[in-house]
Amino acid sequence: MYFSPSPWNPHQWTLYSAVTITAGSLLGSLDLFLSITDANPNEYSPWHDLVWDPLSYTTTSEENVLYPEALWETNYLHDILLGGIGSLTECGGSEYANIELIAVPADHHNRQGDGSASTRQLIQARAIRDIRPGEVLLTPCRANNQKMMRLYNRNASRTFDDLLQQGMCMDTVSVQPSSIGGHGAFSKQHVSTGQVVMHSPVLLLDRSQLNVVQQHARSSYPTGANENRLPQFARGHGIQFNNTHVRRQQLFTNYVYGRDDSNVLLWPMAPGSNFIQHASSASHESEILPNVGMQWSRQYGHADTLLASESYPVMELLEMAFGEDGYYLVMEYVALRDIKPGDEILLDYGMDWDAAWNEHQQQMQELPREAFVTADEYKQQHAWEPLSTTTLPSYLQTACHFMNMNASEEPSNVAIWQNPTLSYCWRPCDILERLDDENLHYTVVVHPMESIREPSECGVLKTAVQVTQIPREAIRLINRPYTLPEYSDHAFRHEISVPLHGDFYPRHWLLPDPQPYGDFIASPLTPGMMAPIRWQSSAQVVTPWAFRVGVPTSVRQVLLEYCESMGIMDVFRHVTIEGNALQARQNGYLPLADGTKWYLQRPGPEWRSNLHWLSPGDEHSHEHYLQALSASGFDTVLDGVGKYLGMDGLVAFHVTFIAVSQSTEGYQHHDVLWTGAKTYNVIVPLLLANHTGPELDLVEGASFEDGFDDKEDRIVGRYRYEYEVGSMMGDGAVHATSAVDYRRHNEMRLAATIYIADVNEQNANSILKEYTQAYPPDDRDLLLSWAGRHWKKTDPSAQLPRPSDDHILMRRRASEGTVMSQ
Ligand SMILES: C[S@@+](CC[C@H](N)C(=O)[O-])C[C@H]1O[C@@H](n2cnc3c(N)ncnc32)[C@H](O)[C@@H]1O
Repeated sequence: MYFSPSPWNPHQWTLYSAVTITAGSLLGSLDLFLSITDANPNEYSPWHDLVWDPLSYTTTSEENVLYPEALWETNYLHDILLGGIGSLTECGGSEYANIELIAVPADHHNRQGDGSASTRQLIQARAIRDIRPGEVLLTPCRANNQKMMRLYNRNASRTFDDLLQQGMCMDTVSVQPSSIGGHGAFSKQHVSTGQVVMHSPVLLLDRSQLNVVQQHARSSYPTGANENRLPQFARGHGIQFNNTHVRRQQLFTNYVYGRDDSNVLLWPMAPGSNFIQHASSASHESEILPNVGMQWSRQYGHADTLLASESYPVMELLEMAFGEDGYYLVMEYVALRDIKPGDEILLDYGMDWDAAWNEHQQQMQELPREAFVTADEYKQQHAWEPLSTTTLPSYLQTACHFMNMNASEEPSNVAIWQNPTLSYCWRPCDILERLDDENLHYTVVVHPMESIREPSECGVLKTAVQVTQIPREAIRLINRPYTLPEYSDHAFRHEISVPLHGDFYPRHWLLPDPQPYGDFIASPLTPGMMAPIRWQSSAQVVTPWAFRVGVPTSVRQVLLEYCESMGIMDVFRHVTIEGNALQARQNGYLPLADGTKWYLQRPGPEWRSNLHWLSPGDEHSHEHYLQALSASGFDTVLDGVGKYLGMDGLVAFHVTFIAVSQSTEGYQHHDVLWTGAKTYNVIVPLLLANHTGPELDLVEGASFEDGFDDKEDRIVGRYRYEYEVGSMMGDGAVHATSAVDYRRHNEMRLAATIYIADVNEQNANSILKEYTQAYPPDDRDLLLSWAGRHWKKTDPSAQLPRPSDDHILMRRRASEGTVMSQ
């Protein structure tokens, strides 16, 4: 097999056979078959393009499932990742496919040394027709790979010489059981010291993309106790939330390369490369020594471009690596000494890995061995038959095949089973009764499925339904979701270390951010005190349209309390930390406490972040937020700004909370323009991440006079947010969210963004143009009537509205027996 430029697009490479293969014969070697939990389809991961959907994959053979039957309920959460051939080949559809991939069942699920507590199986490729030398290898389509779908109706081949000249040989190792444990990679040929044993294209990943995001059953949404919990108010309000949390790392972690001080991870894709095992070079007693090391290939791939690109963090790299230009990296395994055919290939995984493995071994000895069997094993051991009297282990359950035919009607709680074809609508069920009539029928209670990935063809089932006349073949024993060993808290998870010396990982791939304090002067400010933003290097003002302003401590305290008690914090945790981002440009109303109505928005994909806004959705809610601002002491800020900038009056006309946990370079934009320097977005940080560099990119000098056409050439500085300091972005202050990723530490950044303006006849239209929220309405008269509403040069009584007695903050004060000081 050779990996060489695709006949359809020279930027993309694909897999060819260099020899004749007869129908029915096996290709290459065994390879990796990993299940991936994917309950979070709104967050893109590069492996989304590579995975196979266990429900829609079919082969021409008898063994046309890629997944054990007993995992069918949980497989709504799962996709399958296949190493080597399964990732490097293109899709030919049923018409053009010349190979198929067959799962080699393996009961490895709890054995040390395999993937370490996993459902890791193996895969083998087989020719489904005769294949000529030089033919592209094509598999049946993966379910969700659009890129592949475009190619599938063409057949192509290249000459053997062509392949030899341009391609990488992908057949250098075989995968066999290893004396170390699990399977290992064994050399097929003699390799002399210093020669390349194997080239491997790598998939670049961000560490957070290996999180297992767990969905909760809809029925487990908390009720009653805390009326502000998100799932309560999320129901039926236009926004489809999943209810999930990050549980732990995928088994996939054990197959990737990385280092602890970086979020960049690498997955080797060459056939067999995932089976290279560890041998320590440090251990003197060990007779087994590593015989390969790693380096970047300069012959293949784009190491020079990708490693030099100062893109940070890995999200940027991912965009380059998967963009139209098809940049990719190739790793080389180089022989440290002569390797004979049949020698196991061994790499030093590094000291961190060794330490983690030893700790894991120790833990396993101390822990009672978990008595876990798969549903299939249980069935064999206990000759299982569905009976209402059987007590099953907690990790097993019965499932019934049930399509809800009456999905559009009011849910009835009794139904007669009426589905002749058994496909994939398996739902949890309890057996009530077995009728020993001539066909052996059952009466059961079918429960809604936990997964939001439930196929729509199965019909929606919101509540449990009693179903009669279910035949035996529509009942199965399955493993409950999230009970497989791969979800065990004790499963071993550790990446393989890349070389720590030299420049294998360029400096800008490493954490922490190389420039943690940013580029600007952070002088101390008292509440209400203003200062322009200045370069640290020259003390020059960066842009005339941006300022820092001192904010009283109470602003942060009170607004945080407000966010917690209103449920705003829950909303943001849910969409950022817990990984339930809305889709780009999705938005909708959410009712929160005190009869308020809020509007949750995620901007378009050009923002390249999971930033979300939550703003008041109507007048009552807007006033509610303003009252919280008043209680926080924000009037001091208005007074400072008004006086320093010589305003006539000020109104906080557009008030929002904003949160983010991941952003790539960010979208350069201005918040307001052409208002005569009378409007500012005051960003008040409420929660800052502990593990962060600067958060805001600020463009030098941009203003409304010189436009933004040449912004590519502008100098960009990085601003670090501080508590008790607001940053003010005014007319033409071009800025963007810096590239950050807080997900590894489960953190988010939260800020209040308060738009204030000295509104007048001249600037009202320009201000209206920048409205992005549901409230206030696009109404010039209303805006003009608000001029000077919250601060006036000539009238000290103009202030933010005081909270009413029934405001949530006042009720909390009253119940705590304290009087709010204002
Ligand atoms: C890249 S995989 C290697 C292939 C793996 N043996 C399999 O069959 O799937 C890495 C995993 O193999 C196991 N492993 C590799 N080298 C090992 C060693 N020297 N001792 C124990 N386990 C090892 C660990 O479970 C590790 O997480």
